Amino acid sequence: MVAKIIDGKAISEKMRAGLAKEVSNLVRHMPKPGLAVIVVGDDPASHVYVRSKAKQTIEVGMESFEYQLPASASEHQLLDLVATLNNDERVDGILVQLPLPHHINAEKVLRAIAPAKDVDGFHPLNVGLVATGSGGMVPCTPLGSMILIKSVRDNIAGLNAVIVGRSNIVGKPMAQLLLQESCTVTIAHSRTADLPAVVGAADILVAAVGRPEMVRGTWVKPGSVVIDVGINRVAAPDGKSKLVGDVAFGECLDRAAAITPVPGGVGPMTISCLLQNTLRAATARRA
Ligand SMILES: Nc1nc2c(c(=O)[nH]1)N[C@@H](CN(C=O)c1ccc(C(=O)N[C@@H](CCC(=O)O)C(=O)O)cc1)CN2
Ligand SMILES: [Mg+2]
Repeated sequence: MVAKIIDGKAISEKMRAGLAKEVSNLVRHMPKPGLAVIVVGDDPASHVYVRSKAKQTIEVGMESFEYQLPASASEHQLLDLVATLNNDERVDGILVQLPLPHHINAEKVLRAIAPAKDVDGFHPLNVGLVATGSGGMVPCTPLGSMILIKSVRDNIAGLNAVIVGRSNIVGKPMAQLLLQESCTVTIAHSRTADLPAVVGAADILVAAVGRPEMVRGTWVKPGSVVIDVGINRVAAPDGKSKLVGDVAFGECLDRAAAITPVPGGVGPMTISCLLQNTLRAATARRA
């Protein structure tokens, strides 16, 4: 079997083309939807992601508001900015780029975002709504991962889904989405006993553990769908660096039915889903 490589870049581009059309229709009778992104500190990767978000926001015809705070910014300053944006009529979506510097309590900041503007879906109200299947903003990476799964499998009801990783941002919400699709869901993690055996039972595997190439090809069930959420920068043989996922991609090519690459898999979907959530927030808020 030669695995189908799921092209997240192409799927995310198609999504943005659709969003751009929807936005152009919408702005005939209401102001442009607006997304505010806050980044605190100098983490180079965070700045790359925030720049991509701003560029793509503008490309689909929405308004982008970018706020860069120094690493020395206080929690109080950040909370003040969030409060201002909560009350800014031009802003439909607010995103605080993670990770935040250690002196800031990220949970407190995420709870301060108005749930209706929480386009990351990290506020406890949205977490609860998603968990109970009652709507709510769905976090972007799990949402993008689900779209990629659906691009290769129409009906996943009854399949065994294994998520490796139990983060609030990916693992836990991913489990809720797969449950809603009637999968039998297991959340495994770094301390799971006999992880290879657990992974080996997965018809759908979502790797989101943040460890470069931890999931080996021999673990993967033949014919499965493998979604690799990991983005790890590692040393390359030429002395430079390269990005790898949490799955040993090459080892899976003759076992999986379909697999996402890194880069070019889940990563690009995250930003397209953010724009989709922003459009959703704008439509709901102004209805
Ligand atoms: N508030 C949030 N913070 C963070 C999130 C998030 O969803 N909300 N997710 C990640 C970072 N992230 C978006 O913020 C993100 C990560 C990766 C990509 C992406 O397109 N990756 C490319 C590779 C890019 C590279 O060369 O480094 C790919 O996988 O092809 C987009 C967005 C943490 N913080
Ligand atoms: Mg902290």
